[in-house]
Amino acid sequence: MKPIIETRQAEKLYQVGDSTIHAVDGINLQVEKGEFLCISGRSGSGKSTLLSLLAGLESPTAGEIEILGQHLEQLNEKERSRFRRAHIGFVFQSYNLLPQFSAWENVAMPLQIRGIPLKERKERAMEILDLVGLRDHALHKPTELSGGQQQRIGIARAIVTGPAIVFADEPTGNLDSRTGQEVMELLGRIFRKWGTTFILVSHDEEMYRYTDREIRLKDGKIEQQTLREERML
Ligand SMILES: Nc1ncnc2c1ncn2[C@@H]1O[C@H](COP(=O)(O)OP(=O)(O)OP(=O)(O)O)[C@@H](O)[C@H]1O
Repeated sequence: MKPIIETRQAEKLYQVGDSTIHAVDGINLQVEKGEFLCISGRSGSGKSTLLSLLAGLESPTAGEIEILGQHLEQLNEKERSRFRRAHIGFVFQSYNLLPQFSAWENVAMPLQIRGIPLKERKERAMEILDLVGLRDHALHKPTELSGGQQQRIGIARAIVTGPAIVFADEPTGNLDSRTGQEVMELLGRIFRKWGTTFILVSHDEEMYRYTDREIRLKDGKIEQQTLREERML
């Protein structure tokens, strides 16, 4: 089967004054549908930049990025944004919930943007809240929820439209280790069932065991790849 994501010599350069920074430097990567991939590496190694390229948030300086058969490097910003809305979900380290809205309203936000009527989006939001174990907290505002609960709302919002791929930059970075593990287990349960592809950036080695493959970056290049089977040896 064709990979859901394929990059060929993907590159992102930044010009700062007289110097050129190779944030992502010739990455060739294939990700299968349903795979859980972790991008690791030291600070400044290019993890967030690679995630932004794969998610179509930024376009590459050179090379190809093909997702679901679509060449992202050929799209302009508006087309990339439409592509993201249709196929991609995001989970953020700091949750990025809107404080003035309740849990269910936050979850339903992507549906509202798509113009789905109130009754339908409330029903769908409640179903997803149920899935993440927070139906009882539907009317709570983000400040009335714990960090772990806020992240579960963030996850619910990311998946309410049923995206093919979910990206997460340090999704457990603000959580204690036990809550972080619970969040990863929840993501695992839902995504394995739905066949969702999941790509996360994490510094935390504890999180790698929830993934199928880790790619470690150094200076914008893939330094090492470790498969789940190899890690368990
Ligand atoms: N907008 C930008 N302009 C200039 N340089 C940038 C920009 N974004 C990133 N960089 C540089 O590109 C390199 C990779 O940055 P990136 O944020 O991808 O690293 P990272 O591995 O995610 O780091 P961290 O773990 O600290 O978040 C760094 O040297 C960084 O300074």
